[in-house]
Amino acid sequence: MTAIALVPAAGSGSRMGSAQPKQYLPLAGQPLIWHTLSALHAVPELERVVVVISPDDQVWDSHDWSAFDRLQVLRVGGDTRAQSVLNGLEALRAEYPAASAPAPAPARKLERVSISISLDVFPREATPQPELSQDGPWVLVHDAARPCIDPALVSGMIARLQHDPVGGILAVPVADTLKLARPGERIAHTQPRTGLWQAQTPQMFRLHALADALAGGTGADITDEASALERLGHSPVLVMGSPWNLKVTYPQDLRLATLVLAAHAEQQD
Ligand SMILES: Nc1ccn([C@@H]2O[C@H](COP(=O)(O)OP(=O)(O)OP(=O)(O)O)[C@@H](O)[C@H]2O)c(=O)n1
Ligand SMILES: C[C@](O)(CO)[C@H](O)COP(=O)(O)O
Repeated sequence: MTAIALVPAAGSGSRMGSAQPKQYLPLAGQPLIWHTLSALHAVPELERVVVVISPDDQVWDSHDWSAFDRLQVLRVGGDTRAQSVLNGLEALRAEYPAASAPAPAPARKLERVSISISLDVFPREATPQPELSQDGPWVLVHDAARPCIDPALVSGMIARLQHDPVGGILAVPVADTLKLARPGERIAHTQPRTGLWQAQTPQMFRLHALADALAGGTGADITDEASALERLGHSPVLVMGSPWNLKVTYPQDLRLATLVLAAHAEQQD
């Protein structure tokens, strides 16, 4: 079973408000992304760790990445996270050509309804979804901005999903009560939270299936890989993640990430 990690690292970190992109900010003595790459290199099932950086990235080459023996860097970052991921996938496709064209969507079966006139108006069952290509390696897309990922969680995810026809994501159930805000930062109402999960990364899908899904559009509605598969009607698996697998987004997240990395280090001692 071949699995490749794809690490989108071409963002500008605007919510962090730092002078340099947040993936290079110092964290526990290394650039933030160093910890992400280190964790992924501790996953034996990953054959390669491919980092997607901006074509204009001025920082990457100033660091020493020689400790990472499975690392490949692609300067194909795009204007959005989804576009950066798709650009990276397209580069990988050239190495892993699809064995077959994706199967066409099966014809919709319509149910005949007897009324004063008879029309084929309702599909008998949920529209069957187009087969997902099973070609190519599994790709685990993991945010550079999630440096505290536990390698054991990634190995467990691969074991859980490697025979799944769709793939899946790390996620955690929502634990807090959710409020919808109205203008003026006052509560409009409480959002029902039953069944709600917070998506994390890695998100694990077959190379061609994911590239085909993202090629369908990388607009603002596609904020993770799973949403592109959902758009096709698929239902990726939810694999339990960890609250420690935070995405470093705001300045205060750096302190929390420092504490989590220290806790991980204590566990290993
Ligand atoms: N055009 C982009 C935007 C984001 N990312 C990456 O996607 C991950 C998650 O995105 P986010 O946390 O939003 O990072 P930024 O886009 O840099 O942050 P912001 O939205 O605050 O600008 C990050 O590792 C980021 O580097 C990317 O590869 N290409
Ligand atoms: C992919 C992700 O980390 C899942 O929660 C999240 O959608 C990334 O969002 P961002 O705004 O691009 O950081």
